[in-house]
Amino acid sequence: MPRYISRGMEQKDDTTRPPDADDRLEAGAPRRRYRLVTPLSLVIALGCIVAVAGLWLVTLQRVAFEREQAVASAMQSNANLAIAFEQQVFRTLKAAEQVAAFVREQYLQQGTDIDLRDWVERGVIREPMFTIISVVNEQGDIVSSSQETGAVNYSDRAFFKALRASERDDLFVSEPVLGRVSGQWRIPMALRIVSEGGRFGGVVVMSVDPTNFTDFYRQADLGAQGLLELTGLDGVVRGRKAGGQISFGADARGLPWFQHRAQDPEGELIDDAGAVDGVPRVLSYRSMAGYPLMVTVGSASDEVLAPVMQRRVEYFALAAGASVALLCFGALLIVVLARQRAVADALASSEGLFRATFHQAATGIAHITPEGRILRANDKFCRMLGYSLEELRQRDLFALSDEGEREALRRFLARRLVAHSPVFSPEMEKAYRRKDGGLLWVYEALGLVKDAQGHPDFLVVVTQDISARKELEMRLSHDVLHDALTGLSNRVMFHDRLARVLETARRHGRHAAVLYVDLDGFKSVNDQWGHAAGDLLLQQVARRLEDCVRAEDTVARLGGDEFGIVLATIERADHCEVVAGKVLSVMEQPFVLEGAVAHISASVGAALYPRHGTDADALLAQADAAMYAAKQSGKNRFSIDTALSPLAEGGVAGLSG
Ligand SMILES: Nc1nc2c(ncn2[C@@H]2O[C@H](COP(=O)(O)OP(=O)(O)OP(=O)(O)O)[C@@H](O)[C@H]2O)c(=O)[nH]1
Repeated sequence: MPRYISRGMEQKDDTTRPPDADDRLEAGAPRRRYRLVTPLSLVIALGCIVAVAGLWLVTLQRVAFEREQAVASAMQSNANLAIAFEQQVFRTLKAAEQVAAFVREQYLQQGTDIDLRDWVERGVIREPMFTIISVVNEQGDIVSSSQETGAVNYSDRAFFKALRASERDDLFVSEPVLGRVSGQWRIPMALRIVSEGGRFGGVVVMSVDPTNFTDFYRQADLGAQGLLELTGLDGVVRGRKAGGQISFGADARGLPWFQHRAQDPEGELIDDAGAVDGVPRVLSYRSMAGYPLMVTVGSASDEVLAPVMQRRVEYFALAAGASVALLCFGALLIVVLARQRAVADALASSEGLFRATFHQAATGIAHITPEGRILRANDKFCRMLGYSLEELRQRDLFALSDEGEREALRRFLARRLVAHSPVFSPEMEKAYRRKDGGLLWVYEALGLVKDAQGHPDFLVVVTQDISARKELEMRLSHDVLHDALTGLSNRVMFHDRLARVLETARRHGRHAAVLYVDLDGFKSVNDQWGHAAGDLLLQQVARRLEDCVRAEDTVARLGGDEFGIVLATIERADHCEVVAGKVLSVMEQPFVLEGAVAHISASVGAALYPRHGTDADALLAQADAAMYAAKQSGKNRFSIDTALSPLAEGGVAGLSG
């Protein structure tokens, strides 16, 4: 029967799971440092940096692209506005030229009678864009004017000089002048009068308010810092509105678009320096058809690029956020991989440790399922049981155990699997049946390994071979009860058997008997052939006595050349005499010893239960006394009731009496 041994304390649940890195660390092993700098982590870091660089490259390219798009769009828009502005200026100049031509025609027909004030009052000439229109004769004196001017001579004015010096017949647009009386800026526009004979006959001149041109700024919606400019090819600005500032007569020769126009009559450019007022602008300019003028339309770069700048902030914020996230992800990945690697290393080391412990252990180790099936076993376990690993895997722990222990093992396993009690022992002594049929005694410890859910996963069986100790124990216990020379039961065992037989006989109302056998002349065997020969004879006597009785009877050596026999059951009174007769008979047979043949006999005394006693001591004393009587009466005979048996005198004392 297996012997279960309480250890007092059962392992806690968390110690039954497989060891992990933390267990190893807790066990005092040196803590592994995470190695962050590895080729893989460098690749990850480099990858993240490249990704961040790529992200910013794309972001910057996107911003640059949108900036270019915005500038191109502004240029296109300004080019369209320049066309519109040119058309408006053109219509204004054409209208002025038509009025001037009409007045010139009337002057040539009516001469000095022409009354321009009357015409204006009557609405004959009605053009809100000019403030005054006059006819000036070839000396520069005013012939007629729409307003009272007093005696003014225009011969020193630029338009008068220019038209007098040329033969051109188109409207001369003079540079702006500041009215001496009004204090207002005006642009004189004049048409040459040719009198009879093709001579210079004076000019029709009108003063145009230059804000007629700059008002287009409002329609054009050029923003707070836009620019609108009408410039003469002579380099003098006829009218300009830059932001909120209106100016007239400025020098345009240093402006980049004026200089560009010399190569290209129309075009676009970016004025980063802010040539007019320090405000950088995106500009489009055009040369006017039919007039020595150019128009320029510009938008402030800041206003053009404001949406782009707004989006740039958003793009940069997004890129910065993505960069931080990417770098954090990379860093996290490196740390996680390093930790995983450390865990994998620890696991590999732990597995190595387990493998070394498992396969090189001096004890047998096996893993079994909760049902007892063997999953794996180390070499020692295989050698102990004499099976190969494959053969073990086809068996379970019960099939391997000695037959008498299977049920107890089954109960133990079942209790072990459900046990929560900390006092329940996981260790036991038990016997396996080896492949060669031999018995293998082991001291076995059972450890339970649970899965992640806390359910029994498998059991670890650690087995220590204690067969040698068991054999010694059994031999010692055998020796205590047996005679070392003959292997028969000794006096102690004889008493025990006799007591049991008497108990059984008492229970069942049967008869039993005790025979006391003492050899006759044994001493002479010792004396003649030596002690060893005497030992040999005693052993042969033992075998012969065993052959005289049944299996349930007991033959014992009570000491020296004395033997006892317990006859467990005697149905008839003469049964005892029959056995005694057999004993006397076998003792008379010669004993073949080493190099000699001995002849002895025996004296036999008997006691019957219950006639001669009811306990072992009484019966044995009675049998001893009877034997003594037989010995006294001449040996080689049987005695009962301390009287000589009839065998000695030719018969056996009857039991019935
Ligand atoms: N060889 C051997 N001799 C033993 C052993 N135990 C006792 N003897 C001897 O057995 C003898 C027993 O003595 P006795 O019973 O007087 O010898 P005996 O010749 O049989 O005498 P009777 O019984 O009167 O016939 C002694 O000489 C003991 O030394 C033993 O284990 N081996």
